[in-house]
Amino acid sequence: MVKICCIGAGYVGGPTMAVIALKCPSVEVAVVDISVPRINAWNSDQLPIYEPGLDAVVKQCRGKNLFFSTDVEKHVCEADIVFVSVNTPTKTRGLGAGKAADLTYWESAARMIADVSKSDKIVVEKSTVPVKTAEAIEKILTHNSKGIKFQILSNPEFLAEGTAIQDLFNPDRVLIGGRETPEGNKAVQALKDVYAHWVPEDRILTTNLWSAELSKLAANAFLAQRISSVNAMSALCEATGADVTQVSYAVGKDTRIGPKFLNASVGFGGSCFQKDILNLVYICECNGLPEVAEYWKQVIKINDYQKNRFVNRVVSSMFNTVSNKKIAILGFAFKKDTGDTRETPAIDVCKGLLGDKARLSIFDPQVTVDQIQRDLTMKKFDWDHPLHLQPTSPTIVKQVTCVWDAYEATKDAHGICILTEWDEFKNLDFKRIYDNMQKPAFVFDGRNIVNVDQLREIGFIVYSIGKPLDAWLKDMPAVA
Ligand SMILES: NC(=O)c1ccc[n+]([C@@H]2O[C@H](COP(=O)([O-])OP(=O)(O)OC[C@H]3O[C@@H](n4cnc5c(N)ncnc54)[C@H](O)[C@@H]3O)[C@@H](O)[C@H]2O)c1
Ligand SMILES: O=c1ccn([C@@H]2O[C@H](COP(=O)(O)OP(=O)(O)O[C@H]3O[C@H](CO)[C@@H](O)[C@H](O)[C@H]3O)[C@@H](O)[C@H]2O)c(=O)[nH]1
Repeated sequence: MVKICCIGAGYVGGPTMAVIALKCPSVEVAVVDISVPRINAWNSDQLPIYEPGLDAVVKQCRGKNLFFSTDVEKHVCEADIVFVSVNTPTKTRGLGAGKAADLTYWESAARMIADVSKSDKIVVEKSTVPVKTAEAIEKILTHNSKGIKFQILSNPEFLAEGTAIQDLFNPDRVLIGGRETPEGNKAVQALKDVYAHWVPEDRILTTNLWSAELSKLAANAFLAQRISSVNAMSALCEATGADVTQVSYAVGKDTRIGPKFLNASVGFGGSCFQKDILNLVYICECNGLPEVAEYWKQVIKINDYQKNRFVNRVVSSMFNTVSNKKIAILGFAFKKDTGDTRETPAIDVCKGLLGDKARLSIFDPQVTVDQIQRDLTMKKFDWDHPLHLQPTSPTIVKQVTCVWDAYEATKDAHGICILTEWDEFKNLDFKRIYDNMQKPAFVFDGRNIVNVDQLREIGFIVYSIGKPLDAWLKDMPAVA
């Protein structure tokens, strides 16, 4: 029986291994982590992450061929294939601070693998890493190997949160990069055999190591670039009376461009896009390509501009001050169908409004009060370290309350900011909400989910990203 061990029981390690276990009954899968609470949660009825469909998959395999454990060394020692899916945060200090990937956790995992191994192993990079990381990992493993042979593969993950199970069941592609040697090819084939249990052969792509590593960064950069492109257009739409939804529909009808990933928004969030682009920028700079670095940096600059622009719209519409005004924040997660708040645009928007002394009442169906308070007090990039190594929040932000109902959040509020596109927000009783708000009552839709005409008919002053402006907003300065 093939034994797989995955180091890192997070958003990637957990769902990916659960699906491998489900699709490959003949493979034994152990997911290990240094975080005891995380592993306890994986072994309980309350999984540590919210992901549609995940519960059912885990319940079907857990205790049969899927195990969650903190006994990292034992499971690594017994495995034939070791996936490494640990954090690769942005460095906060030293060389490359604010851009380069921090490979501390990866390196410590690699050293541990070398220390405990008693048989040959395939080591798979599942974390997103800088191109050429495999070379460094190879050096660590071979220098400490005591004669044991390791083959390194790059097998980046392309799942998106909220649709992780769907994406894993039916991936556009699985990418496997390996050394172009007989041993390398054999290792690639062994991993291919695992995925071939459910992924059609023509969707399993094999490349050299560096292409696989770089393809992951490139794919995320291209995706984020589409969002920044449409968000840049949204500013021009507001200035000209065009409607960004109509523009992106018309643009996306071109089969060379395609319709997906063209929704204007308050900005992209999530643990990957910003981190991976910063990493790409750093690699370009290190390779003497400042123009290429500058090109990709612009994707992040436009994203920051979009978040600032949104805050400025809110403040300038409300007589240029939100001081002591109650603003309801609907949605805090970085997208719908996840409780994940890493790099969510809601953090920057809330901080911007708090900077103007607003009082915030926040509701998100999947995010806890504790998480919101931590996010609003944590330093940039601190979120991407294992939980027990993150600083605990020194303070509570007093002007913030968190509630468990959209009607409660909006009661007596002056304005509403919709920051996550949860389906339930589309069906709210906006007449009831309007009746219970201060007047004039404002809605700022950062996700373009409300029916602008209906809301205006109720009496709201509505701002919706990239849509023709309400007469109220036309003369308000809102350039970031
Ligand atoms: N979240 C996503 O949607 C996604 C998608 C594709 C790729 N990725 C990449 O996958 C990697 C992991 O991301 P994630 O979202 O799963 O992160 P995560 O923080 O949810 O999980 C990482 C886990 O690794 C554990 N860990 C860290 N060092 C360890 C060690 N030495 N031994 C054992 N466990 C250790 C942590 O405790 C944590 O539970 C990152 O490189 C990320 O860029 C993430
Ligand atoms: O048209 C769009 C599409 C997305 N977003 C926003 O972009 C962010 C990222 O969304 P999405 O890509 O769906 O979620 P992630 O889980 O961050 O997934 C991305 O990052 C992962 C980690 O690397 C990759 O594996 C995935 O392929 C890649 O889509 C979210 O804030 C979305 O709201 C928009 O604003 N407009």
